Amino acid sequence: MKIILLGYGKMGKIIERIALERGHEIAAKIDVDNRHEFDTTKADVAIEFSHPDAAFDNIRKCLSRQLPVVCGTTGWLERRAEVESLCKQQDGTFFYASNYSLGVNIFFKVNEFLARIMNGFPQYDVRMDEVHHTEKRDAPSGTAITLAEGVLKNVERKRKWVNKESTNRGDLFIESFRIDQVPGTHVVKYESAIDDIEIKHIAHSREGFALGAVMVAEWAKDKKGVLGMDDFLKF
Ligand SMILES: NC(=O)C1=CN([C@@H]2O[C@H](COP(=O)(O)OP(=O)(O)OC[C@H]3O[C@@H](n4cnc5c(N)ncnc54)[C@H](OP(=O)(O)O)[C@@H]3O)[C@@H](O)[C@H]2O)C=CC1
Ligand SMILES: O=C(O)C1=N[C@H](C(=O)O)C[C@H](O)C1
Repeated sequence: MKIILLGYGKMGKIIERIALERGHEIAAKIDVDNRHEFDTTKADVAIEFSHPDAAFDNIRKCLSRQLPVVCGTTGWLERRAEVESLCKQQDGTFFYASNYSLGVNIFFKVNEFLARIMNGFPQYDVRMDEVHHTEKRDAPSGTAITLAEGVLKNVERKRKWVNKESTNRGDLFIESFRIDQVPGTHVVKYESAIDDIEIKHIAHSREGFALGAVMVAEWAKDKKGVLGMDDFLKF
């Protein structure tokens, strides 16, 4: 499979290594300096891990040229609906996940299961922490937003997520910490006067994100439509 890498930073470089190890070819590496040069005719799929301000344009270009695109960039989702309708109009392929690691996707399911139980126990308040490296551009993380959506869908006493402390009991507080070199840690905490229940995922490196993105690209390049991890993992 021939891959265009859109974004050649921390993730792009690990994706390149894993893709080569799995027998794929890198057709182009597009970064901020050569962003106007990418030739979509030479590839089977694009893997997009760039910048919140760049993702929409990159995806739009791929869709308009019938190149399937697997996107991991976070912090641009206010334009997600636009991308999804473009994908449908063009009969294209758009795959998005806030987190491509298998472990996090298992964690998403555990989070929803726990949230369904905790809906019945209002003595517990729920809050979340996410910790990432200091170069991260967006807060809260895309993964934290997906976790928050899993809580909000199931815990009726919570209405919306917020990224700063709030006294409104309907707010689900996501606290963001930025600490040098941390690949990504997420915690969902239920706290009562008597005890606390916490679930936590710690990424030890970026390997899981990158491997997941390459495996998804292998799968998605021959599919059509708006796709996500539930389509890929089927659990
Ligand atoms: N879904 C998931 O599983 C994961 C998602 N991510 C997300 O992926 C994104 C990238 O992360 P990461 O690799 O760590 O970030 P980096 O900052 O290390 O790399 C991003 C790269 O994209 C480049 N870039 C900027 N603008 C463009 C453009 N228009 N076209 C192509 N490339 C461009 C940047 O160049 P320059 O530095 O010159 O600006 C930089 O080299 C982030 O949004 C992050 O949150 C990260 C890990 C996992
Ligand atoms: O920027 C990162 O590094 C990461 N971003 C994703 C997110 O915002 O959730 C995934 C992972 O946590 C690493």
